[in-house]
Amino acid sequence: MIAMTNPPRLIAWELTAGCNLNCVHCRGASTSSVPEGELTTEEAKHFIDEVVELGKPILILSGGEPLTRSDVFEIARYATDAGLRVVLATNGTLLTPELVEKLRAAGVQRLSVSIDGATAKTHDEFRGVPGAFDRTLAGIEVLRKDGFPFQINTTISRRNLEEIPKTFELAKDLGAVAYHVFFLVPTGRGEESDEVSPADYERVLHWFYDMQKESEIQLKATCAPHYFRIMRQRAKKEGIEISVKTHGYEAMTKGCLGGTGFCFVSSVGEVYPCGYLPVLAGNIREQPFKEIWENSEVFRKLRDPEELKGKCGICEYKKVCAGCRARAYAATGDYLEEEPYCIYRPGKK
Ligand code: HEM
Ligand SMILES: C[C@H]1O[C@@H](n2cnc3c(N)ncnc32)[C@H](O)[C@@H]1O
Ligand code: MET
Ligand code: SF4
Repeated sequence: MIAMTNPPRLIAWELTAGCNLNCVHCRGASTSSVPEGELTTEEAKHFIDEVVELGKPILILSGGEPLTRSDVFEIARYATDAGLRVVLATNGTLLTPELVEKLRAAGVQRLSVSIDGATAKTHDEFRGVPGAFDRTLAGIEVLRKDGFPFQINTTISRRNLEEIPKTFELAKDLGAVAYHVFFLVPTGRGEESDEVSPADYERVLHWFYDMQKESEIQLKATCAPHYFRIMRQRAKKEGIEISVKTHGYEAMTKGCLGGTGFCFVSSVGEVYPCGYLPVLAGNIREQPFKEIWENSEVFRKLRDPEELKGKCGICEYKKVCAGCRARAYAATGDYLEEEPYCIYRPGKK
């Protein structure tokens, strides 16, 4: 029998590695100098054709800063016409009423805007450019006036850990439809010394669970697969069944979708399990996307929980969590090793 591979549900696409900010944590180490060899508009369209042959994932136009690429509207329109749900991730500093109108006309459904602290000081230190906070808030004001839906993305690190509840309040006050937290992954410019401790992970994720139960807006923790263990531990303690009604979208998904439902495509066409794990699956300039998605070694391994090593390999939560493979890789050089930032001891219940 031939094993069937599910199509991707979500693709993040680094349209350009160039950026107008200089964040201390940036996975792409993005700067104002744009590396050579970016996919051309035609290559980008060809990639979209290949994606829709496989399925209809959500396409996240990301970067770098995707709004620094002049054909972003043409690419978004093409993907929308091909039937994809197109969203765009931005730092928000470049948004103007004209630009938002163009994004709407291109069919973009939602923006994510990154805010990494509740104060200008914290955010600007994170983002490497004085005035970035005010410019991002001005960009959000444009979205509000326009009624364009947006979510706030915050990367959690030692630099802003204590400000996260306030940043969540800010996101709600600004009118975000969702609040997504990303946990720092030490790759690119992201430094291990900026990661919160495993105990703090646990604490923040319990706080997140409490917030999720009462929040009016959607919450999602990205790059924190242990959340799915914590969710189950807490629900069990509370004697409740996990369902979409009680736990939102998180009830239907699992810790890390890298290689199973998600992949990342770089500005030069390289395909990776996610933007934080530099293990190459293939390049769309050299191979059809379908072939890479279905057959590459790294994707095949990530689809098999039996490949996991260390305590992740023996953990009763491995099918819903599986640890962050990028953090394991950064710590050991082996993406199948155990997640280094999880305090749980398997079998303890
Ligand atoms: C609708 C607006 C959304 C935007 C703009 C957005 C934005 C992003 C961005 C920028 C990333 C990081 C990708 C990268 O640059 O490497 C990401 C990751 C991710 N997002 Fe979202 N997202 C959105 C909605 C969603 C939704 C609705 C889901 C759930 C279906 C989702 C699930 C994920 C997942 C699974 C990842 C990959 C990281 C991981 O392995 O956990 N996102 N998103
Ligand atoms: C798309 C989101 O990814 C965040 N982001 C950029 N680099 C990293 C990293 N090393 N670890 C975690 N998140 C990161 C951005 O700040 C943005 O909010
Ligand atoms: N530049 C955008 C942001 O800051 C998207 C990509 S971040 C690697 O949100
Ligand atoms: S995180 Fe986003 S805004 Fe910051 S330097 Fe990287 S690409 Fe630019």
